[in-house]
Amino acid sequence: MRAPSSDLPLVLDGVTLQAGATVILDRLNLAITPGAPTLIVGPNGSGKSTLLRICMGLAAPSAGRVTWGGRPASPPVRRAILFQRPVMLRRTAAANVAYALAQAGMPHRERAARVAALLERVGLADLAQRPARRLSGGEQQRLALARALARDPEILLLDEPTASLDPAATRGVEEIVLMAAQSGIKIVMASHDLGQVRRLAGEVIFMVRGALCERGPAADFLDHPTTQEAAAFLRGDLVI
Ligand SMILES: Nc1ncnc2c1ncn2[C@@H]1O[C@H](COP(=O)(O)OP(=O)(O)OP(=O)(O)O)[C@@H](O)[C@H]1O
Repeated sequence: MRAPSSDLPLVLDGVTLQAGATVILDRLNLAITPGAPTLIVGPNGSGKSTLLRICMGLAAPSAGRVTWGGRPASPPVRRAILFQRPVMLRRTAAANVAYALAQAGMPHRERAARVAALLERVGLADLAQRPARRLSGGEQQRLALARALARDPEILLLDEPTASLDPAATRGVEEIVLMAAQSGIKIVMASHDLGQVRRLAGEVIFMVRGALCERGPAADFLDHPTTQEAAAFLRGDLVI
């Protein structure tokens, strides 16, 4: 495990985000600390993506405050975010990773070896020279993970990265996420898939209408939810 990270704890203190009259996030208080993956769960539109964007520093709260390792305006050097549909540069898989390394400030002479190691880590070594946009959806998502890992992140935020993938591709992505977690990277991931929550989560943050409804160890949330909303969600009822 790496040394305690300087971007953790990530603390949201009374965070509200409004767009006009719409409250997207509603007075969130939470601390993200090192440890097993945190899965953010909730119905469509409950604010999961917006919460991840706030955690990355891509959006600023309308009220309240966000701090990373106690600092209010930490540059997102060792934070990475992955979206449901990654955007690939019109270059080879290897060149996509090399670009990420260049962005992270790695000297040119060190990049080739690191590109090879990262592609190996995500199982894409054989496809290094293939144009990234010709990779399958699952391969593209693994390449996006390689690019994210190129930043040597302390926190990896993932927004439903397997939502459009088949089970085999989902397994490939989950294995990389678990490996990253085991190497000490803090995983914070939004998911709709309760099977995935069971497979990956150490703890769950359950959101409803922009508010934190329930939070706790994954097994407790899945098997003994304490709120009516969580129980309904787990039964597959519509939670609006
Ligand atoms: N810029 C914006 N202006 C107005 N409303 C917004 C804006 N961004 C998000 N919203 C609304 O805020 C709510 C939360 O959106 P968000 O995408 O964070 O939810 P989500 O839980 O990730 O949803 P899904 O599971 O469908 O991805 C939604 O109702 C969305 O329409």
